Amino acid sequence: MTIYFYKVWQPYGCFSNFSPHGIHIEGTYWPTVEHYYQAQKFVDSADAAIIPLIHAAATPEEAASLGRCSTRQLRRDWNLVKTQIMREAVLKKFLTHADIREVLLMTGNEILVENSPTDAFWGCGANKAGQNHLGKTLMSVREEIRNLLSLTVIYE
Ligand SMILES: Nc1nc(O)c(N)c(N[C@@H]2O[C@H](COP(=O)(O)O)[C@@H](O)[C@H]2O)n1
Repeated sequence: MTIYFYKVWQPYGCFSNFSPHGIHIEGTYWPTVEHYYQAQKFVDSADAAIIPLIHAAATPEEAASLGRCSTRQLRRDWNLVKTQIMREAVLKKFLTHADIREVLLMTGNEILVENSPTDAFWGCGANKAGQNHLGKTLMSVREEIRNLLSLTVIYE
């Protein structure tokens, strides 16, 4: 059975990057994965001054809106690094929060799909045939956490 998720208040909403699960990365606390992801678009770019504003955004929706402003200049390597940046943040989220880690592990080997009607890169898009990179990231993180836990059991 494929598990679809999208909005935070829907089933499996904790898989959304907009869910209220903060992360510490390199000494900075980010209120959601979405805040962190949107801010990384501008690291070392001419528009890096937007980073503190994204960090301070009251909601992930506001952070996304700031990060999606088409007149700002993204870092040059964004398309090369964005999936790795997302994976690091999503892994940190599920290592940090035991309750949602359990929800992720309980999905077993089910396919996870971000059911976004507007995003055919991170989600499946309106026609359900999109690339689903967020779902793939979650499945890869699930596998990594499973491996980490099995090592812990072996060495305890
Ligand atoms: N919950 C939720 N609401 C939305 O409105 C969304 N668009 C998403 N998808 C997430 O948006 C991020 C991609 O942003 P960019 O298009 O690269 O600016 C990414 O976190 C998707 O998972 N989710």
